[in-house]
Amino acid sequence: MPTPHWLAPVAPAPVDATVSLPGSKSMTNRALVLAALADAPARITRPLRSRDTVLMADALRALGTGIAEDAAGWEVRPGELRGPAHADVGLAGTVMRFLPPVAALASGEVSIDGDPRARERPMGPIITALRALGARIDDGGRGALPFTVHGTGSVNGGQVVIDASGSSQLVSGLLLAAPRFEKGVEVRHEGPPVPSAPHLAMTVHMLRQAGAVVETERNLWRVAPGPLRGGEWAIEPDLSNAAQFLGAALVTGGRVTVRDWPAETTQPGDALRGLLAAMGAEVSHGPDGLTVRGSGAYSGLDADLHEVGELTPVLTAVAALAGSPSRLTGIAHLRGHETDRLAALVTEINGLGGDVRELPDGLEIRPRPLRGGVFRTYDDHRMVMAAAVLGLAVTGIEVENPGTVGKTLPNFTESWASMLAPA
Ligand SMILES: O=C(O)C1=C[C@@H](OP(=O)(O)O)[C@@H](O)[C@H](O)C1
Ligand SMILES: C=C(OP(=O)(O)O)C(=O)O
Repeated sequence: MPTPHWLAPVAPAPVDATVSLPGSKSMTNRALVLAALADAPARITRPLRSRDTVLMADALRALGTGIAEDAAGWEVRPGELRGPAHADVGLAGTVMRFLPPVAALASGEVSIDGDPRARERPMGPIITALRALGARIDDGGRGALPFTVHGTGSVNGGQVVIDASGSSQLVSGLLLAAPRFEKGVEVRHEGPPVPSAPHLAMTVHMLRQAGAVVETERNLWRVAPGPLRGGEWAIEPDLSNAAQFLGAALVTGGRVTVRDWPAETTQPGDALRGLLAAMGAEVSHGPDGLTVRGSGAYSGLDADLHEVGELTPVLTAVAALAGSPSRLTGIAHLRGHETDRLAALVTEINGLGGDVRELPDGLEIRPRPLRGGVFRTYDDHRMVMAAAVLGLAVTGIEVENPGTVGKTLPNFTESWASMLAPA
């Protein structure tokens, strides 16, 4: 259900805040899948509890996994995977790409569907790959959601070629379940470059943490068959969701610290340090976390965001308020995200008087004075975050359906307000 419009607050003064962020969506949903496929129980501490991760937990429960919640996290008890079951993927890329390979391991039918827009997101390559690996899938010839996986309790596995230029998740999904395939898997990508390299590194890293044997070469990933262990998964804060908070320091000429920033991570949000520094931020990492300071003036950004595409909406908003133009490239695949993000950003920012132009693979942003108005969000959490950044400097931005931010960041409007409250 759409929520009432939210008037994005103008920053009354330069921000001066320290924020704690909920856990990473990408790590939480990988941990849930690996825990469900393990041969012993696992504990997931500081998981993200949001629409995307609750959908993943519910889908795994429907297949027979025990997942109990307490204040500290989730206790996962692997069970025999079985249908008949129905899984709702919502609009979660991680659920729609990571779940079908797990469903293929179940015995019985598993029907899978999601939001209307989920039916338009790229799924064909993973359906074709799963069939080549031995799964039976009835998609009515659409190559998209909805479809039914007719599981026999095992998947043969082996070698497969896939074009994953539309989404790195098409590869990650195959790899995460592969230790449980009879022959494991060897996935070779052929086509234009795969986006989101850090997310692929995260998949490989977490598989290895769970005890899987994984080898990688350029555009090739090999996972050996073998058991996955349970144990403990400690989820890092979601660094992509740090973008709007750190961006606020730049936009308002203030200071924001994000607590518990890991010293080493596979999360793409870590790239914010270099990207915001390139725009003129002072960035430091210490015991308190990652601190970004702005001076009040900053420049635009010329960057290839192919590896960190999910940072684009917020960086575009920051860029729209910068002192010079920006050019963000390498992100044609964002047309297949929660919405066509390139079109949505152009339409909504230009609707406020901005000058954003679509490139074949990105955006060109020329800062202009903006005015208030309704900012549509297209069921895209990151459009809400982008609008919040614009609202720091522009009076009267009314954000349509702000509740959609709950895809990855419930309570966002509250944490945004407390960031802006005087210390
Ligand atoms: O594997 C993951 O957790 C993700 C991979 C990326 O997907 P794409 O490669 O489709 O951009 C990213 O944008 C998404 O938010 C999360
Ligand atoms: C692209 C994103 O999500 P999804 O996991 O649904 O692909 C995102 O969070 O920016």
